[in-house]
Amino acid sequence: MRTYDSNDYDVIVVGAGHAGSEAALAAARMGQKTLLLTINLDMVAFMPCNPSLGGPAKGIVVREIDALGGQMGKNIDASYVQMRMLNTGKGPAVRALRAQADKNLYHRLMKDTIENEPNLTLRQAMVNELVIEDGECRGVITNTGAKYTAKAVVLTAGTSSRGKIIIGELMYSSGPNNSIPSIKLSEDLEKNGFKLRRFKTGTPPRVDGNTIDYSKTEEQPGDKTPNHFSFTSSDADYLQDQLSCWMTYTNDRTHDIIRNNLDRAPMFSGVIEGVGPRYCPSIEDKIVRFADKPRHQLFLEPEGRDTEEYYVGDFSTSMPEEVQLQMIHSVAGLENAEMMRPGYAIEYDIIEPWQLTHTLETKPVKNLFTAGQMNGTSGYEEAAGQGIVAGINAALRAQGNGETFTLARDEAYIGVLIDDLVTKGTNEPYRLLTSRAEYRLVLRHDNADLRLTDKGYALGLIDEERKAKFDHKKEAIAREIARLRTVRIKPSDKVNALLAKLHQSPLKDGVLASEFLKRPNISYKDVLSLLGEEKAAAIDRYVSEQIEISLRYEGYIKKEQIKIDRLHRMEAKKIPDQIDYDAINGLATEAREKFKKIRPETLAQAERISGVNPADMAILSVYIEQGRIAKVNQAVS
Ligand SMILES: Cc1cc2nc3c(=O)[nH]c(=O)nc-3n(C[C@H](O)[C@H](O)[C@H](O)COP(=O)(O)OP(=O)(O)OC[C@H]3O[C@@H](n4cnc5c(N)ncnc54)[C@H](O)[C@@H]3O)c2cc1C
Repeated sequence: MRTYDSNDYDVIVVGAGHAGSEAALAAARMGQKTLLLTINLDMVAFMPCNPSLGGPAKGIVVREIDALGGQMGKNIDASYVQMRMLNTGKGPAVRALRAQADKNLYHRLMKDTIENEPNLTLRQAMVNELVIEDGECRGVITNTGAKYTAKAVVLTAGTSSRGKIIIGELMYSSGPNNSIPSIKLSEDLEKNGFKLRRFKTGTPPRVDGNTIDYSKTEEQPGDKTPNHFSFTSSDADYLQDQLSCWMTYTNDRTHDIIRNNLDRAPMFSGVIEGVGPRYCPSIEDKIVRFADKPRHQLFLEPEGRDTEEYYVGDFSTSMPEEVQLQMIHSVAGLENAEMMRPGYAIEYDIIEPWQLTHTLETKPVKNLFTAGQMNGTSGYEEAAGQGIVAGINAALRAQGNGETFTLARDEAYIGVLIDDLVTKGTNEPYRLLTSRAEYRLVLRHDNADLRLTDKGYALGLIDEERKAKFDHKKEAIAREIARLRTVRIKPSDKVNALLAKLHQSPLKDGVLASEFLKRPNISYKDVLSLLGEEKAAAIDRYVSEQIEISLRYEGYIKKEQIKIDRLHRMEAKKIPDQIDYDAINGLATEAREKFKKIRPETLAQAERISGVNPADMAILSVYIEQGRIAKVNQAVS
C-alpha cells in the first residue's frame, strides 16, 4: 500500500469504543490536539452485549471516571431507561448503582460529545500499522495509506482484534455485531515483538418485546428515587418514566435441549481456542458446571426506548441458531418469542498485560499505550477506566514535562484493576469484582469524588465551577463531623423512646452525637431530630450520607488505614530500573523468572506477584538495601 503523509497530532487514539472514547476526551481536554480513528463511526461507544452499565465494583468505576472528569457517568445519566441501587440492605462498601441504558442513545450522546469537544477530531479509518522508530511509537498508518504522526498513541481495539464470530458450526472473521475485524494491526503488533493471546466472550440472543408474554414473568421496576452516576447530575434531572426489566427462569426442558445438543456447542466441541470469562459463563457452560441446579434466572432487558429488542440476560450462548430458538421457546414468557438476533461467541486477540507499566504504556515500545478489552479485561466500565488513565498519560507524554499519572490500590478500583493486570497478568477475561480490592471500605461508591476530584482538577479535567462546588461539599462534611464531635445527646423520653423502638438499651448518660450515630440503625436524621435540629432536611442528601458513613464506620476505616499506611511504606521502596535478578543469590526460580518478566517498580508490587513468597521478598529487600548502602559508602569515600 502506498502511503501519504497526513496531519500531525499530539495524541492519536485508535478505536472509539468505551476505552477509546474516554482516552480521546481526556487527552483533548488536557489541551492536546487529538485524533480519534475508528473503523465505524456508527459504533462509537457501542454496547455489543448487555445494554447496561454499573453493578458491583463496575458502578464504582463509573463514579471514579466521573470524579476524574470523564464522560461515561454523564452520558449514562442522560440515557438510562432504568436505574437501581443494588445491595441497599448491605454495607456501603458493596452498594452498587446499575443503569439499564438506551443503547442507541448512549452511543449517539458519546459521538455527539466527541464531535463537539475542542481539540478532538473524529475520523472513520482502520489502522493497520504503527509507525515505530528507535523503539518509539511516532504514529499510525491506515488501510487507505494515510500516515498520521503524533507524540503518543493509544490503542483500544477491543474485541475486533482478529475477531472471529462462532454460532454452532458457523464460524467467520468478524468484529462484534458483524462489524469489520481488525486483522493487520494484530499482525503488526506481533511483528513488533508483542506477545498476544486469544480470549473469547459471548452474548445472548435478542427477542422482539412484542412477542414476550410478560404475565408469565416477574417485573423488576427501577428505584422510585433514582440515584445517578455523575457527581454533576442534579436531582432535578431524574427520570420518572423508567422502563421495567422482567425476570424469568430456565427449566428442565431448557436444560434437556442444551444437554441433547452439547455435541454441537462450540464451547465443548473443541473449535474455540480462546479462554472465556469464568464470571460470565454461557448458559451451556452453566448447565454443565452446575448440573444439579434446577433452574437459572434470566432477565429480559429493554435495549432502548425506540426499539422493541430485548436482551435475554444470563442466556449467553453460541449454540446453533435452530437450537437457540428451541431454548428460547422453552422458557416461561418466551414460548412465542421471535428471536431477532442469535447469540454468538467471539474470539479475539489481547496483548498480554504484563507487557505494560502502571501508566498503561507498553514496555517494548515507548509512547505507545493500550487500554480496554485488548489488555485482557471484559466490560465497558473496565475499558473506560483504563481508557481515561491511558488518555491522561498519553497527554502528559505529549506535554513532555516528564509527569505520569497512576492510581494506587487504595485510591481507586481503577488502580486495583490496572495493578492486577500489570502485576499478575490474566489467564481469562478479567472482570472487576469487589473481592479483588483489599481496601473496600475506602473505595466506596459514595466517596469517589472525595478520592479523585482533586486529581482530576490538577490534571485540568475538572473545571473551576465544579471544583468550587466540590470544595464546598467537602467543607460542609468536615464542619458538620467536627460539630457532631462536640455536641451531646442527653437521656430524655424522646431519645429512649426511639431506642426502645429499635430494641436498644436506654441511654443513661449523655453521649457525643458522633458516638450516638455509631449505634445500629441510628441515622444522621435521627441525631438531628434528637438535637432538635430538624432543619436537616435541607442538608444535601450526599453530604448527609457522607457524614453518616464516615462516623458510623470510623473504627473500621481506621483499621483499614493502618494497612494502607503499610502499603504506602512498601510502595515508597523503589526497585532500581537496572536491577539484575540473575545476580541475586537465593531467589526461588519462579520468583526470579516472574521478577524478570514483570520487572516490578516497587517492593509492594513485587510482593503482589503470584508465586513470590516471603523468603524471596526478604532476599530482594536485603539486596536492594545493600546496594543502597554500597552507593552511600561509595559517595562518602
Ligand atoms: C459478543 C460480546 C459479548 C460481550 N459480553 C460482555 C459481557 O457479558 N459483560 C461485559 O462486561 N462485557 C462484555 N463484552 C465486552 C464489552 O463489549 C467490552 O468489554 C467493551 O466494549 C470493551 O471496550 P473497548 O473500548 O475496549 O473495546 P470495544 O468496545 O470493542 O471498542 C473497540 C473499538 O475499536 C475499533 N477498532 C478496532 N480495531 C481498530 C483499528 N485497527 N483501527 C481503528 N479502529 C479500530 C472497533 O471498531 C471498536 O469501535 C462483550 C463483548 C462482545 C463483543
